[in-house]
Amino acid sequence: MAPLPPPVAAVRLAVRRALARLPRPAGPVLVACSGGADSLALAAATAFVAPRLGLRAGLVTVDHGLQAGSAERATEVVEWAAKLGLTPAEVATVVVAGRAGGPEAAARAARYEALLAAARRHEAAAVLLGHTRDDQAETVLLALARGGGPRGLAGMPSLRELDGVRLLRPLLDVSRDETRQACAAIGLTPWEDPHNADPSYARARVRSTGLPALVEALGPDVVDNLARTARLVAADTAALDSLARAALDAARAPAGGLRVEALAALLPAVRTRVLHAWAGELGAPAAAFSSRHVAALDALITDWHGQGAVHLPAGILVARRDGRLTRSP
Ligand SMILES: Nc1ncnc2c1ncn2[C@@H]1O[C@H](COP(=O)(O)OP(=O)(O)OP(=O)(O)O)[C@@H](O)[C@H]1O
Repeated sequence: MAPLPPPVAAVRLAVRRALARLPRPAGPVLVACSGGADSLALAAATAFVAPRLGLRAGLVTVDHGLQAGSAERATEVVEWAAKLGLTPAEVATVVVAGRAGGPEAAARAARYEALLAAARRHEAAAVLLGHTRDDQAETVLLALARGGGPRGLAGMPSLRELDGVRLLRPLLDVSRDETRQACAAIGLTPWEDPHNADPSYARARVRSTGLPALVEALGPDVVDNLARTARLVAADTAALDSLARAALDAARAPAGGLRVEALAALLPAVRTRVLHAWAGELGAPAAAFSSRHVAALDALITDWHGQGAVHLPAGILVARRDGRLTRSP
């Protein structure tokens, strides 16, 4: 028997590690496959590994309907998947037009909606996404450049729950080169998403020029090191988040709101997280809640001079009264 090409082995091992963590008994795992090299290699590896772990595996490809030939591409992907034994193997067609945000964000929102719906319909144990180590490095670099703070620097988690659906990213330790080589080794021709090379997208510019420039200046370890930074920061962030959850509960006042005395005793890194979480409970949308809002709330605690209520997004007002932060009517 011919030896297994190392990139194929690397992708299979990564998938095996991720699937082995799933609690049992488990429903099918669904690979989210665009037809690109990363998710194609992921689907092929999952079709091999899942049955050996006693799991069923299927595939969903989303047709955004944004490019000529997208429906044909989607059909090709599911036909290939069905031959590989992936069940279900289905196309989810979505309508991107008319959604909020830019075209990239709208397509992404539509895609995730469709993937979550498919996961619920099939009672899937997890949806598998094909993000690689290179995607992680790009994410960290973008977050760094945009001042994203620790949450941004933590990058994409390998496991996360979104609206009750488990999302797994088994390939975060596998390079994009390896997924391409794995596809080539098993005779697959990946689809090249034209958006990935479109310089009007910041991520495409990071991919085509930003990261290669850093690699040229600092050496090839940059990609690995950026991805490792994400892992380290994610661990610290998770620890701080857990301290903040406990601190939020401990600061709750019986009459409602949060006790200023308890908040003032917290470390600033924990306090800002408590304020973030509490503002979320009050209904402030996370995307609109900025560091300016946190600073204003923090000033009610640490720089109190009788100032007025703080305005948060969604028309929420928070004031300090009788030693408590409370929502004003
Ligand atoms: N059309 C699609 N159908 C199914 N899955 C897809 C599709 N496009 C992307 N995905 C999934 O998402 C992964 C990441 O793709 P890509 O990097 O293009 O998207 P992204 O917008 O960066 O994703 P995210 O928003 O999750 O960061 C792919 O490896 C694949 O698992």
